Amino acid sequence: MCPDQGRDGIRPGNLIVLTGPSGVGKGVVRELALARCPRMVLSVSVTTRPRRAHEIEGVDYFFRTEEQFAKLRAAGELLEWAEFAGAYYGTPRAWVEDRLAAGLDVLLEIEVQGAKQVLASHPDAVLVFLSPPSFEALRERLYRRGTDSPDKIALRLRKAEEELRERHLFRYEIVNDDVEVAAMNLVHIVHAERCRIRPERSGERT
Ligand SMILES: Nc1ncnc2c1ncn2[C@@H]1O[C@H](COP(=O)(O)OP(=O)(O)OP(=O)(O)O)[C@@H](O)[C@H]1O
Ligand SMILES: Nc1nc2c(ncn2[C@@H]2O[C@H](COP(=O)(O)O)[C@@H](O)[C@H]2O)c(=O)[nH]1
Repeated sequence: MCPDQGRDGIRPGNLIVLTGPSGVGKGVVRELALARCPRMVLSVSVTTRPRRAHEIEGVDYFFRTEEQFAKLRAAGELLEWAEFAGAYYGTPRAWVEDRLAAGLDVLLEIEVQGAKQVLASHPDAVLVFLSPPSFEALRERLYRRGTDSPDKIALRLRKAEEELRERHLFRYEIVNDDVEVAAMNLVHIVHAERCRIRPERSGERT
């Protein structure tokens, strides 16, 4: 059992970043992992992408106009942001920082450019790259999901080629062949990082 508190108060939570190409299964793996990590919460992103039929405002995303997004960016309210496949996506900074300070682990499910920004700005963050078993499997998953037009799928696959070349930048890599196994690997990482002694955070006792 890991301690939830240091002697002087609450130990801040870990910022966990799950990244990887579109369609690799980040959403599915993250749902299974969240159900097994009661001290981990999911950050809900802001996006300018049109809402899909099943998506709910404030649950899946905060859907905003480009103008509203630009204002959030300019005000420094986004912890990271990126343009991806024709839309903007970003992580609300204050919500994440409040949860971390309260001792919760916060999970960001984001694309690779944003993950690289977190790598630079939050050296303590735990970055996990989710890979497909093959490029063909990735293509098949995007088509089978049926949420994007063939043009958008082609764009996402072109982006995926670049993103897969950058997987070595991240601390962990999980191959999502079997979704249950991939989720358990993520859970193990979250638990191991929670128990890890973090001497680099000066003044904090674990
Ligand atoms: N291990 C797996 N084997 C087969 N299909 C999978 C596996 N993991 C996920 N899938 C399927 O692949 C599709 C894409 O998964 P998901 O939407 O979770 O991907 P994602 O990485 O979150 O995509 P995006 O980045 O575009 O949001 C879904 O239909 C999902 O059910
Ligand atoms: N850099 C960020 N990427 C994000 C964020 N929220 C989601 N995403 C990623 O965008 C793509 C496309 O998502 P989709 O919902 O349109 O399929 C995917 O890889 C998401 O993980 C964010 O806040 N910042």
